[in-house]
Amino acid sequence: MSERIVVVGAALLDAGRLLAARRSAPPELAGRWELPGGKVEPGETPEHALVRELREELGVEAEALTRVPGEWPLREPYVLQVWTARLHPGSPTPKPLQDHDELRWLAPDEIWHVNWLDQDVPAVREVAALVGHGA
Ligand SMILES: Nc1nc2c([nH]c(=O)n2[C@H]2C[C@H](O)[C@@H](COP(=O)(O)OP(=O)(O)OP(=O)(O)O)O2)c(=O)[nH]1
Repeated sequence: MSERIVVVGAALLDAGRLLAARRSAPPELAGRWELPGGKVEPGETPEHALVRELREELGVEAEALTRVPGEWPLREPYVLQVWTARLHPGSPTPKPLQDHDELRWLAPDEIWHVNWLDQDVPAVREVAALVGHGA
């Protein structure tokens, strides 16, 4: 059996809004919305991977806050784990530098206005419950 590899997703929150990112690749995922993040590298903590991925993908300085309970299967061997996160004061605003072509800050009543990746829906539901976004 192959080892599972953790993909860390950031529930990046700012003023009660959640950041959603639209993937630009690969073709089977393009156009669908996800939590920004990526694969945890060998020897790296998920929290560190989250900070690194947000820097690379969005050009922001951020920190991981708390783990959202749960773990969601992606295409084998990947599993999705999610942390809430916040921007550091003075961080640049997020830009879709890599992997994404559009970003949206979703207010609580907008959380289901984007077409989340199917495999992200249970994770987003959990985030919504945790942070009081309307489910
Ligand atoms: N970041 C992220 N990836 C997700 C989510 N849902 C989901 O199925 N995925 C998939 C897409 C990719 O196949 C994989 C993560 O790959 P990635 O391309 O974001 O990660 P990465 O930056 O480390 O990738 P790489 O280009 O270095 O290989 O997990 C999600 O909410 N966030």
